[in-house]
Amino acid sequence: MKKQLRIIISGGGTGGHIFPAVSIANAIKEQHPDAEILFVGAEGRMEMQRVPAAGYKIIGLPIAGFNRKNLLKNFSVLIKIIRSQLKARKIIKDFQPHAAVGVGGYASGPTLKMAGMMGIPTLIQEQNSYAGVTNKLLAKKADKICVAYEGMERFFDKEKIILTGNPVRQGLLKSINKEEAIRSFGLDPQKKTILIVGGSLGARTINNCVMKGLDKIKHSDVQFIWQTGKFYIDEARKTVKQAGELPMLYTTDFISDMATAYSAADLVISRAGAGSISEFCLLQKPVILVPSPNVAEDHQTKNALALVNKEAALYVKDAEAENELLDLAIKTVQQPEVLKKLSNHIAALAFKDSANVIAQEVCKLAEQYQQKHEH
Ligand SMILES: CC(=O)N[C@H]1[C@@H](OP(=O)(O)OP(=O)(O)OC[C@H]2O[C@@H](n3ccc(=O)[nH]c3=O)[C@H](O)[C@@H]2O)O[C@H](CO)[C@@H](O)[C@@H]1O
Repeated sequence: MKKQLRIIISGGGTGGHIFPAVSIANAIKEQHPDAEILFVGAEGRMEMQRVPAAGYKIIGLPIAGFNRKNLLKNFSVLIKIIRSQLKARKIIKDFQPHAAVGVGGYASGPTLKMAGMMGIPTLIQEQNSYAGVTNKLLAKKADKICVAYEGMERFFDKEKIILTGNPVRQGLLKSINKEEAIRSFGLDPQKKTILIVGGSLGARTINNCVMKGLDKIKHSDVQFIWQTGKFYIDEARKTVKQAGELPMLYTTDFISDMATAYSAADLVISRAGAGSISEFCLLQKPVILVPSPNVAEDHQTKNALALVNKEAALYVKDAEAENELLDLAIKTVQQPEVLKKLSNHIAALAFKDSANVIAQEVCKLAEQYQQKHEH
């Protein structure tokens, strides 16, 4: 009889780390329904709500990132790291995992470091085309490193790398009637629809483009679903209200049902977060990417160029967005042959079974550990 597997999954901070983590957990559960999964996140961050909402238990660490602007504040960060490592060690002692998975973000640092030191096999998942600092540090001890882009051997040991792509949420791939999807946003199925998203937290530049372009939007004969992110919603609502009636613009802070939003959209405007890009590939969505310039090592530009170089996406620089973005989007959405070409090219870059492949690797590591230690 197979014995129950216990797996820790750690990381978070933004949707880009949390959603792949949940999707890996779901795939593990599908392969081993009695597996026990425990998440370890960062206190006060988005995962502390999203993970329980997806049906999993999570424990928070008192971790924070280094302050690159005020170095003096880093003393308290160091204390937090030490406290987090101690707490991670206690969690691992109590839960006795057979493997630990790190998806990037603050919490995965102390958790995977401790797991590695305690002899637990570890797997890390790097979403971006440029490796994050935490993952680079954890890579030396990791047993497997699952990546989404070619060429990652410049950061990681080639022997450990598996090219799996980024896992996306399982529900995103369900088929949804386009007309019904458009109606669910109170919009007109006869019109072309552009979905505007700024990653899981929203994007200031993209929001400014919309707020400054409300007049253009009004006269465009195109309709828009606009996700502002929670920090910008009040300002956005106020600006829209001042502009008067705009029935062609649906505004929200966050879209929970992205499957419906994608199926409503003829074209997407988006930041170039790795998770979002994986979804566009799988759903074959024509997209204009506006990479965030505010992320480590400018990794979103690298994510975006990996597509743009294959003519699989259009690209507008953050600094040029206010002048160019809306005009380009309104023009492109009315050019079916351009949309078709973008859709065909981006589809070729999709990884279809990412969560399952990663789950298999995790379970393999866990079973090997179990065999060695529990006989
Ligand atoms: C500012 C920042 O640090 N961004 C990083 C973060 O992006 P971010 O957290 O924005 O993540 P991604 O773009 O990778 O993914 C966003 C996810 O949020 C979902 N979504 C988005 C909007 C919405 O209203 N509803 C919703 O469900 C998308 O469908 C997608 O699954 O992690 C990514 C993966 O490591 C990195 O590539 C990004 O550079």
